[in-house]
Amino acid sequence: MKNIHIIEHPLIDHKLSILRNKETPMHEFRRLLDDIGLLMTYEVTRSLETEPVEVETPVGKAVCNRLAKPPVLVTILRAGIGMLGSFMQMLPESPVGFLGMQRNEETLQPESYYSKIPSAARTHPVILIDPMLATGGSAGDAVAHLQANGVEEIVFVCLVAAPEGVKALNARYPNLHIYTAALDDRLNEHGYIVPGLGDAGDRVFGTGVDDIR
Ligand SMILES: O=P(O)(O)OC[C@H]1O[C@H](OP(=O)(O)OP(=O)(O)O)[C@H](O)[C@@H]1O
Ligand SMILES: O=c1cc[nH]c(=O)[nH]1
Ligand SMILES: [Mg+2]
Repeated sequence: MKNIHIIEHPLIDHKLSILRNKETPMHEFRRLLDDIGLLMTYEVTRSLETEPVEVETPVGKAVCNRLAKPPVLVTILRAGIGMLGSFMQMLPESPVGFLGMQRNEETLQPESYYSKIPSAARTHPVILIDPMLATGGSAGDAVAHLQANGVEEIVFVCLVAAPEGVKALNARYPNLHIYTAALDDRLNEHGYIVPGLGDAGDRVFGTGVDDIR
């Protein structure tokens, strides 16, 4: 596996331990996802380009650095919405795009149902957000869609990744960098991440109580 950045921090680990718990209710799941997203933005944005800017302070002139090109945020519906707010909070100048994708439960292939990408994505770096990287089909097709629309610079951010998904993205996009809070063990026979946290979309939005173990 390559180009995988596992963001390790005691606060992230602590919050993830509560988030993964099957007893954690929806409202707390949402809040924890938001908290972890906020902590992750710090590392995910570390290599963004800056440019000098002269600022008049109340006392004198200061040469500061500002983002040369605020990134465009693109989130994969639905579960990506759970992490979007934290990135929007830290990057208030960023335009936001949406890709609607849903895995077919039998084939595990992603099906695309919506796309709205800001034109700035063609000239600015894009941060693609989805909490779960399982087989890698959804993230891979999302990258393909962005590239087909002229997007050149993409990083992918998730909360939990499976080795299968990382390898699939590595094979399809050797230069794509992947940021995650955790790299888990494997996928089960239903394509769910083990130990994972279950179905992220269902846990954020309170749908579905299927047995996925
Ligand atoms: O790596 P993959 O095997 O493609 O699986 C990951 C995808 O599955 C989940 O979405 P899901 O299809 O459940 O849609 P939802 O967010 O609407 O629940 C998740 O949010 C990813 O988009
Ligand atoms: O474990 C998984 C795999 C795909 N999608 C999820 O929400 N969870
Ligand atoms: Mg889901």
